[in-house]
Amino acid sequence: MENFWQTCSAQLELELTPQQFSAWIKPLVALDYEDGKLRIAAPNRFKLDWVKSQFANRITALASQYWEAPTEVQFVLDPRNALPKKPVAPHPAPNDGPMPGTINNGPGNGPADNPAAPEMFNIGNSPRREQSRVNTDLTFDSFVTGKANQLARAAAIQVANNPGVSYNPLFFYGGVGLGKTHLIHAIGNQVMADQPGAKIRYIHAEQYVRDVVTAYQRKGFDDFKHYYHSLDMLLIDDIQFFGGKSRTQEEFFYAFEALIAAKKQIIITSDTYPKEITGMDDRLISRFDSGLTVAIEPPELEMRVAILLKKAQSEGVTFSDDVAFFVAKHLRSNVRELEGALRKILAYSRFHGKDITIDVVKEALKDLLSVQNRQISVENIQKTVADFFSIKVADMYSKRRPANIARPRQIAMYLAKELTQKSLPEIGELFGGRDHTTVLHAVRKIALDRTKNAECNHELHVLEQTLKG
Ligand SMILES: Nc1ncnc2c1ncn2[C@@H]1O[C@H](COP(=O)(O)OP(=O)(O)OP(=O)(O)O)[C@@H](O)[C@H]1O
Repeated sequence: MENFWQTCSAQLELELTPQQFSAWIKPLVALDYEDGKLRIAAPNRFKLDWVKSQFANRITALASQYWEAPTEVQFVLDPRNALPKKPVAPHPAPNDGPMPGTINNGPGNGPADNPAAPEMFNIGNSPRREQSRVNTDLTFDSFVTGKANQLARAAAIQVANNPGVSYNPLFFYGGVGLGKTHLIHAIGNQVMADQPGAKIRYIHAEQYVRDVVTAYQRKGFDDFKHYYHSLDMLLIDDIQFFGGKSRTQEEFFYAFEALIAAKKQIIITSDTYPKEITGMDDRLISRFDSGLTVAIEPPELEMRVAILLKKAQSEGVTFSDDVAFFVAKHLRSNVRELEGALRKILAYSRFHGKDITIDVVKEALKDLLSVQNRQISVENIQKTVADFFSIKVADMYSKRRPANIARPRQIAMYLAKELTQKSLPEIGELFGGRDHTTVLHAVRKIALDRTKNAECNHELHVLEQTLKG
């Protein structure tokens, strides 16, 4: 059974993106196999439902293949998590350790009966929004959904509908400009609309660090604690900024424990998943991972088109589909970049009084497109990587496999996929006639290493900069 699960996981790791693999497959546990029935446990209901709908067929096929007999796969809740994970009482489980600094945080501390935090409750809606720092433009309505973010959005809606109850904390991670901030504001907006009395606060992690420093200088920790511990919902953005800041982490730990124990919702964003945040206390990392952690991935082509069409429409401009496709095909990195391009196109067309056609777009985005299109060839990548690692260019095509050659070759394949438009089979061909699955394996391996290993990430960054000129 264990052998099967190892084989099955290894296969799925090859087939899925690193984020999908670590979010959905890694947390699963194969429980037992008997009479053609395999039972697999998922850590919570959300993951269970998702894995069942998305991966059940594939896992069933792999199991049937492994045991050479039709196999029925059953997904169950991990028995270790079947009981409520956190006691209903407002105190942490005994093994959670002491909670110094947590004050008066029983479940009855909702806005209506919390005399300790009155300043927010008898004030009008707009000062309340201002104090919450929630941006009213960033809503679910204005959030375009696609494959890259549908899970994140589903989790966000669930939490907005049941704050403090379903997944706590909810942790979003992903690269820059992919919509993490947008999504947590959307949750804040919805909860504020549903529960006008709720005390919600959005804060960027850098600001929280500054607040800790100010509280320290002014000896104002009591007020600081009181404020954060009395919130109904805390939205904290880019938590990777806490890395290496132990005093901030300590304060945040207290606030975190107090809020979770009182069933107040915490939503966190980060540029990477909890275990990968450098300089973060293990206690916090394990707590970040104790709710639901969801990735937001870069938008796929269809989603980039939809975003452009929607944003253009909200500017009162109609974009034809072929213009949207043209832009989306050329600008691939993130939503912020698309927004920038759209602004440029609109400004150009207004200034010159021209309709928005592909030629106008080409002109308006001349600089951006020339950077994107600067021809980076696979040959150039092979040469640059070979120079960087002091190996021969010929080793990029050779069948030799010592590690000092195999790894640079994998890096070159990864960069070829990232920086050129070539398909996996085309890249394989250019690397000495290798199969496309070899290229896929290399691309996934290096993408994963990059998230785990700072030195690897740095090397890749240097290579990318060199290649992009
Ligand atoms: N799915 C989406 N639909 C509509 N707009 C989006 C979407 N995703 C992102 N945006 C917009 O793109 C811009 C960048 O998004 P956002 O600031 O949320 O990214 P982020 O992931 O928090 O990035 P960073 O890590 O740099 O803070 C924002 O203006 C946001 O409204």
